[in-house]
Amino acid sequence: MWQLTLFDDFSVVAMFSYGTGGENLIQIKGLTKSFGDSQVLKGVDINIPPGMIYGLVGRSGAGKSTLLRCINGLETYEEGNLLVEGVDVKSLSGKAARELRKEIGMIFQQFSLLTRLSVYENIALPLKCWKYSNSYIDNKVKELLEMIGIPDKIHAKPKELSGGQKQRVAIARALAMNPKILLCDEATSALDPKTAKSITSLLNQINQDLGITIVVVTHQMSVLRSVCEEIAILENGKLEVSGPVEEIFLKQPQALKNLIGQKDLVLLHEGINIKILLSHEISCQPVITRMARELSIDFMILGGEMESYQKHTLGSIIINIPSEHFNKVKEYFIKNHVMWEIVQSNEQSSAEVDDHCLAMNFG
Ligand SMILES: Nc1ncnc2c1ncn2[C@@H]1O[C@H](COP(=O)(O)OP(=O)(O)OP(=O)(O)O)[C@@H](O)[C@H]1O
Repeated sequence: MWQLTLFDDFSVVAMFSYGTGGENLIQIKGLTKSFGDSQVLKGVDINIPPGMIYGLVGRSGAGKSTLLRCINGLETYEEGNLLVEGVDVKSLSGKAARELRKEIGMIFQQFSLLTRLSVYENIALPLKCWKYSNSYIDNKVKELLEMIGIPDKIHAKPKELSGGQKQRVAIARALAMNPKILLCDEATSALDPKTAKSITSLLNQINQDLGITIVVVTHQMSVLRSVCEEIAILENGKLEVSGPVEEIFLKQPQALKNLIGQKDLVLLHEGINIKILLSHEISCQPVITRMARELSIDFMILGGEMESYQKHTLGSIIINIPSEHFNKVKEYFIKNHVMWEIVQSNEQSSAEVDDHCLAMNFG
C-alpha cells in the first residue's frame, strides 16, 4: 500500500508499507556505482523480502560493503534503482534520508563503540540524538540489554568488555530505533568461532522475535550456512549467483568454487569416482547402503561431509565404484532422484573418463 509522508522540512515521500505478502523490502535493479574511473558495482540485481536473513559474499574488493552502504544511503549510485520499502534511496535527502537511516541499523567488524561512554550511554546515543524522553530511553536501553543478555554490564565501559560483548552492545545500539533492517558488515569476523556462533544465534533470535530483515556481509561460510536463507555471490562488482543458501552450497556453482576453492580430494585412478549430493530429502534416507544391498555391489567411500544449515543438514559423499557397475548405479540414482556427478582424479583426464564410459556403453 502506498502512503504519502510529509516531513517537517516539507519534503514529501511516497512510502510503501508492506502487508500485501509477496513484496520485497529491498529491491535492487541494475545498480551501478563507481569511485572515480573505477566501477565497483556493475548492474547488480537483488531482491530481499521482509523478514529474511540475506547473505552477501564475495572476495575482497567485490563490492559488498559498498552495496550495504548504498542500501542505507551512505553512498550514492549512478544508475539503476535501489528501493527500500518501495522508495528509491537516491531520491531522498535531508530529513527523509535521515528517516530512512533510522529504519536501517548497521553493525561492523570493529564494533564502533564510543570508548569514553558506558554501555548504557552507547546504546542510548541514537535515542538521544532523536530527542526521545529520558524515561523512554531508560526503558528502551534496559529492554535491549535484557535482549542481548548482558544487563549486568550496563555501567561498564567498552574496554571492560570482551569482543562478543562489544558486538552485543553494538547490536543493541543498532536496534535502539526499532529498525526494519539490520545491516551486518563482517560482524563476526573479529571473534573466535564460539563467540561468532553466539552472535549468529543472537541475530537469528532477533530476526525471529522482531521480524527484522537482516543483510549479512561475511567471509565466514559457517555464518552464511547458520543464519542465511538466501545468498548472493558478487565477483568484481557483478552478481554471479543468487538463491537459497542450501541449493547454492549443494550444487556448488563455479562462483562458489572460486570463492571457497576446491577441497583436496583423494580420488582413485581406477574405476569411477562419483560425488553424491545429499540433499535434505536424500540425507534423511539410507540411500547409499540401500544401493549396495539392492544392486549387490561393493564400493569404496573416499570422503564426505555433512554441514548444518538453518533448517537442514546436508552435504555430499564421494564413492568409487568399479566401472562395470556404472550403468546400474546411474539407473538407481535416476530412479531415486539422487543428484550426482562424476569427479575425476588428477591422473584421469575428462577425455579418459568419457572414453571409459563410452567404452562401457554408459552414454
Ligand atoms: N570511498 C571509496 N573511495 C574509493 N574507492 C573505494 C571506496 N570504498 C571502496 N572503494 C573501492 O571499491 C571496491 C569495493 O570495495 P568494498 O569495500 O565494497 O569491497 P568488499 O567486497 O566489501 O571488500 P572486503 O571484503 O575486503 O571488505 C574496492 O576496490 C575498493 O578499493
